[in-house]
Amino acid sequence: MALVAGIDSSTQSSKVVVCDADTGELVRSGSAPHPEGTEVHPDAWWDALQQAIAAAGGLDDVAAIAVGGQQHGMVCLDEHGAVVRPALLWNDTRSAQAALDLIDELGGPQAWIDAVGLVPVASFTVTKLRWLRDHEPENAARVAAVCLPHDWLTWKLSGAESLDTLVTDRGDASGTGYWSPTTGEYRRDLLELGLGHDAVLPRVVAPAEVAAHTPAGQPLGPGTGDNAAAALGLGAVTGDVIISIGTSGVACAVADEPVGDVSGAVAGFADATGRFLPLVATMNAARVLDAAARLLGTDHAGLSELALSAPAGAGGLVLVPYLEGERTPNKPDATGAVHGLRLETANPAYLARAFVEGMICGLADGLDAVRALGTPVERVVMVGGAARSEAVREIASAVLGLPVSVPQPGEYVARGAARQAAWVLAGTAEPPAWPLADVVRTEVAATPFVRERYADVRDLTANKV
Ligand SMILES: Nc1ncnc2c1ncn2[C@@H]1O[C@H](COP(=O)(O)OP(=O)(O)O)[C@@H](O)[C@H]1O
Ligand SMILES: O=C(CO)[C@@H](O)[C@H](O)COP(=O)(O)O
Repeated sequence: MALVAGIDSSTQSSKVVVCDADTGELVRSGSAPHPEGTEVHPDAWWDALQQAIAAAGGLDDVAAIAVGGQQHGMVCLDEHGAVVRPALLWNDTRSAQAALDLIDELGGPQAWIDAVGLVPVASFTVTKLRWLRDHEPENAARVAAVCLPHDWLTWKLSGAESLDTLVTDRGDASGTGYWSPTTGEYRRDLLELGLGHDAVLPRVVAPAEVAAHTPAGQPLGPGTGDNAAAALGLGAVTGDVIISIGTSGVACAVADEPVGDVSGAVAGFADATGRFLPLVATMNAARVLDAAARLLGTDHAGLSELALSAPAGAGGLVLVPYLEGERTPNKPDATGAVHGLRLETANPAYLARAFVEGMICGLADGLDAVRALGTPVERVVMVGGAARSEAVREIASAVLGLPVSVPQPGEYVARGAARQAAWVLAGTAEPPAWPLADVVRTEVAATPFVRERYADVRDLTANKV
């Protein structure tokens, strides 16, 4: 039995799965946490990855490896391959003004859609490069190469010989803001508009190409961004919408044609198979529930129980969940708010319900935006840490007004990376069929009034001081 390994270097942790290359069956796994914060030195990811690999029993016996990772993070390297400064992550909002400047300089949102299929917001790499140019010009001048978290880890696994050996894939390249999913080419003019000068960019390799080898000779897949990896790990097909509730809240779908949304809500990403991945991401998802549990002095199981003990709509109590600012809608400086507090609603159960409903309402708006572009929605598949919560599954079905399918708890980004590694190994036209075991379907009565109430108050928020 050949084994393959998949890695997910996500916002909060590194995860490694080792799977049977033919069937996808999970053989062993490991994980290790990342530091807190929206600015992280890539060495911390490398250290966590080593711990996760050790916890997974090592990778000496695997035949191929691929890396999935959080999208957009700005990893800048100097001419010797050293990291110039800690990476700014996708959820770092300091480049919000840079995003506005870039939109203006290229001639508005439509010009960006035409160029790279997205409208800049603070999450995208190109805006972080502009922030660097504007705020740390000495660091910007030292940048000889720019890559993303998964590109850097793949490069490190390959022995990190020279900047010319950096590789990436369509999926992650499409989240930079200087690569076009339509033409499959970099827009070096946009890289320069951000950074102020040209730099080495990773070679974009084909979906199942051998991208490099480890020093021990194991083939490395191209890897991809975490959401494209999840789509691959779930075997998503047309009609499936993936909802991921990790640090980010994501609604995305595989599509045969590139997508452009001039409103900026939906990013027209590419996927890891040669297709496309229209995607909406919010910044307030699992951590909103972490905060609710902390606030109520309970754990996730307790929060779920409390939320399900309150009626749908929580008696009019609504959480607007912008605890970390927000990306969709684009409100980087917004804060959260609780509306509708009355004597009857001022209790832990109603507050727990309002937190879960508010977080899901933000994602429901995202799902609407994906659907509005003509993406069919036949099945919602939910993954990410918070999919482990019964309240999240039930309330998502109620608020979205759709059945929600949840595969057995697992690391679906890492599984997607492992499936890519198996694909690279097989050298076939399509990835190996890896059937999903035990998908649980949750369907409860729709509660459209919850979204109506949320829509009434979602703009009533203060900006941070
Ligand atoms: N049972 C649960 N209910 C709600 N949230 C949970 C549960 N288990 C884990 N989480 C949360 O899920 C998050 C981690 O999910 P994950 O998808 O790994 O995030 P990321 O990919 O952003 O690193 C954490 O914020 C964690 O507290
Ligand atoms: O920015 C995006 C997608 O555009 C996020 O989805 C990141 O890719 C981080 O994902 P998680 O670590 O929260 O799963």
